[in-house]
Amino acid sequence: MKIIIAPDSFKESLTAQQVAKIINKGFQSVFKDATIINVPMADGGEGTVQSLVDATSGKLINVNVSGPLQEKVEAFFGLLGDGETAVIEMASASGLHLVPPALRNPFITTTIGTGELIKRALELGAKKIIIGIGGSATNDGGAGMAHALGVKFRNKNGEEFFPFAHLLREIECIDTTFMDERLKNTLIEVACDVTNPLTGVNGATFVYGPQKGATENQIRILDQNLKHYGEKISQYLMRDVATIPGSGAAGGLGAGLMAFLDAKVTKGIDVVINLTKLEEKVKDADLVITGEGQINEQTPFGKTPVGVAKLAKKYNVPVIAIAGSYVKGYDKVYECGIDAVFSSVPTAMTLQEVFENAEEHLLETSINVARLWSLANNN
Ligand SMILES: Nc1ncnc2c1ncn2[C@@H]1O[C@H](COP(=O)(O)OP(=O)(O)OP(=O)(O)O)[C@@H](O)[C@H]1O
Ligand SMILES: O=C(O)[C@H](O)CO
Repeated sequence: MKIIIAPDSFKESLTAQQVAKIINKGFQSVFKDATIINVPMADGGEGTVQSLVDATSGKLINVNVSGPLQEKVEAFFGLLGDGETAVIEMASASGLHLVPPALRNPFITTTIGTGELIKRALELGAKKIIIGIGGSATNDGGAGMAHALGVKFRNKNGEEFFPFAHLLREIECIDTTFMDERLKNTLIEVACDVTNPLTGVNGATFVYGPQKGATENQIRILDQNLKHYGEKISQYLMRDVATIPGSGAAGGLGAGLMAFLDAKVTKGIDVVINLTKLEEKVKDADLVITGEGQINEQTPFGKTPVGVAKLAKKYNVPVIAIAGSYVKGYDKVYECGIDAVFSSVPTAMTLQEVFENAEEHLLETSINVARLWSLANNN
């Protein structure tokens, strides 16, 4: 019997690698002779770097960068086992969680730290950089990131200025002459968490500005500024990125990455499936176990369990999801290749108790699921 364990992390309680190890232990206790392979997964969201570092025996690199308000923050990225692929979560340098609610002001928050992470990855020899974007504190269209990589923004007097979001309308000319040369030989892939365009009612500012602290007046200005920025990008970089789905992700960082770094937008889960070579492993498996912290009605939209299940179904492999928990709407995953869903919370308890006992609960549930699977298969 060959069993593949390919879960996402349980946010706030267990990394994907921990989840996989615990489920493995549960199954191994019932299927003593089975080949059980762990493949920690992710979907481009929080935890992607950790999962891919674990899955490829890579390493985490800590870097001091400028945070959203240009304060010093310790961010990180992953250098994967191949030594050539770097994985970045923009939120580690420019995320909303780094700014206390009282200080949230997208006029002045910047993606410069994300650019500094990219620069560090280049210094370490990365030939391919995967960037998960979302959860940002910023609305600067990725101009701060571009600045960190050598792009110069000039006003109508030819003076260079720092591209704060509230100043983007001052851009007269974008000069890429001094951009980091190494980027020319580097493949950039972006995993966006949303498909919004850069501007307009469905754009970066109107939809995600309020959660970053933008007032109504700021929203109007920031949206106009991004519109101007998109036009200047078309003029100077010959790329129309403003309407591409995902250009409005992370306050327009999607647009900036496509424009300045020629980034290809991909689904996070597909990037991870590729890097972990999951398909090869799943092909001849008898069972796939996946999971995430909570299975809900968002799970069918690009989340790990459904990505894994769709792949397994190509080869008719049964798929069981062991989740931390599940809530209303979770049953939509039955139409997406998942055959059964189990929650690992055994009884009513507080969230604190859930987190404190996460390992034990998951192990018990895994043993029970394994016993059921054994019964069903006459083992
Ligand atoms: N051990 C656990 N047992 C039960 N529920 C858990 C456990 N760990 C996390 N959760 C629940 O899962 C929620 C997080 O869900 P999940 O890990 O799927 O992240 P998410 O926000 O959907 O991630 P993303 O959007 O990045 O894919 C937590 O808020 C918590 O309610
Ligand atoms: O960062 C943001 O703006 C949201 O997560 C959407 O990408």
